[in-house]
Amino acid sequence: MPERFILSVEDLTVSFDGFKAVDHLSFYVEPNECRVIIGPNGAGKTTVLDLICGRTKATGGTVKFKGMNLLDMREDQIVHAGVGRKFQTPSVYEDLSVFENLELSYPKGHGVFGAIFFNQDQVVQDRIQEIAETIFLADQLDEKAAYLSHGQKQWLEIGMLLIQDPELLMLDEPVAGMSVAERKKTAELLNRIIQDRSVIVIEHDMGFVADIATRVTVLHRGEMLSEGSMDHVQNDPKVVEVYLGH
Ligand SMILES: Nc1ncnc2c1ncn2[C@@H]1O[C@H](COP(=O)(O)OP(=O)(O)OP(=O)(O)O)[C@@H](O)[C@H]1O
Repeated sequence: MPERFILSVEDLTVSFDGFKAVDHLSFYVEPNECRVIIGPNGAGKTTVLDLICGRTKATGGTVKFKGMNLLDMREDQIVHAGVGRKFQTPSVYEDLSVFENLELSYPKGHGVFGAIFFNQDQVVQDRIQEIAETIFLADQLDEKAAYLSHGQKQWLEIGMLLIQDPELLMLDEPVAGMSVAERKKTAELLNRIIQDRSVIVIEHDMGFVADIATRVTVLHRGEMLSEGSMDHVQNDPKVVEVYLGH
């Protein structure tokens, strides 16, 4: 029977010196879903992404992605399997152009020298062009990343992940520090991205959450407090009490 979920997280637990930052957490992500994780500071949101991408080792549980248990794999193997992760602060190469940043991230280009050869390759050029259009940077391909706005750097970093064609993309507060207009465009971008893949986003801006979420998971003290549509979690008294009411 084909697996209904692209990601199945079951009983995921991690404790740091006896403190359970994530506590028997289970959730399931479907293909073409944008799952948003919300919750108060320290709820364990970033730790969940760290566990899925192999940056932090779990104490217990399973994380199944396309039949593989990610908890048995190294960070680089998880990336190779098709899980992309973007951290909160943009980490683009400031001295390189938008084009070069995307070129370096193209999966076959190993380092700068590999990338120079691939420069000749029409397939790569076309793919860079396509990604640049998706991330609203087609007119900035020759611009140094250093001269981009904060929001444009965030989009470039998303593009650097997209060019690797991950089936699951995880983003930690992608619109933090963005203008209202940039937030709107990022919502548009995410809605386009999920046509071909699933996305997990950690977010605090509830307006943005409403624009992107297929489903919302609310974490509190490492446990799931509530889960469902935006409407469902917004009207859940438990969520209002510990998070939205503040
Ligand atoms: N490597 C670690 N060692 C010890 N404690 C940790 C470690 N990583 C996270 N924690 C603790 O786990 C808890 C959850 O942290 P986490 O960063 O996942 O929360 P969060 O929900 O992402 O919060 P925020 O919204 O503030 O980013 C916090 O109390 C944090 O101090």
